[in-house]
Amino acid sequence: MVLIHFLSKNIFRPSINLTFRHINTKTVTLFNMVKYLTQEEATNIDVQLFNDYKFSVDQLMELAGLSCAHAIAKSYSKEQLSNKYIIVCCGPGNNGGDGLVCARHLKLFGYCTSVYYPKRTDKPLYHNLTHQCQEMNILIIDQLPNEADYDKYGLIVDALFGFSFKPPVRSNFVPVMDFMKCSKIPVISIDIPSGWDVEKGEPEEGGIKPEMLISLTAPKLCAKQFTEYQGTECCVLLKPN
Ligand SMILES: NC(=O)C1=CN([C@@H]2O[C@H](COP(=O)(O)OP(=O)(O)OC[C@H]3O[C@@H](n4cnc5c(N)ncnc54)[C@H](OP(=O)(O)O)[C@@H]3O)[C@@H](O)[C@H]2O)[C@H](O)CC1
Repeated sequence: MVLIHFLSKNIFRPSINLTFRHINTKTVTLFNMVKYLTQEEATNIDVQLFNDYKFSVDQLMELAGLSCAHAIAKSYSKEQLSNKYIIVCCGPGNNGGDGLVCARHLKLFGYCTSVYYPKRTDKPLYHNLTHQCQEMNILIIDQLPNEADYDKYGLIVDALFGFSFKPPVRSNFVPVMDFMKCSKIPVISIDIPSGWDVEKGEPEEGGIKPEMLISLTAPKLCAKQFTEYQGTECCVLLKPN
């Protein structure tokens, strides 16, 4: 799934676009309208949003996290998850911040939500986002679930790394990457599937295989490995071809 904020000719146009990955099926692009961003272009758009359009990071993060929560709720109903937990894995950058916001809104929507946040960022915004999660009784776990507990979880939200990720994954994040790779719980990635090269996609040695990707601003080149929807509906569930 993709949340798009097109920035073109000074027009700031928000819309939503969705991508799903169907493992073992061919990647299908329905239209050729979408612009896939390089890593540098994605960074530059963010800089433009902050410097030229005077958005604050809190504003953009709240929009991003809320949009992700909406997209997830639309695609995975509470009934479908039958009281299983959604575990949101948050990284040290803004992608992790999107995850914390997303967790808060998922909880507000009535989902059982927990957060795994192994490397907390020592900045007021992140302290506040973490505090808000705690105040909303979102379970913040310090340990990854044991295999015996996997069936308590219905979904993993991957908010570890976004468009600033540079491979390879450093050793302190290997356990959470392995958890997302091996647990068989469906993974939803925010903006970039963590561990993937932002432009080249899944690493040759094999990476996480998210069931759904939520791109922010516009899809990055790695999203070409997903089936894509580019209509005008804000949020649409695509069926496998
Ligand atoms: N455009 C929008 O609408 C918005 C998008 N947002 C989200 O922000 C991310 C990009 O955030 P950014 O903070 O620039 O970066 P990341 O979250 O991708 O990650 C940076 C942190 O990750 C560490 N890192 C990088 N590579 C590795 C690695 N190989 N192993 C371990 N750790 C890694 C990096 O560490 P450094 O020591 O290198 O600094 C950072 O700590 C975007 O994708 C969206 O999700 C915003 O919310 C704004 C709105």
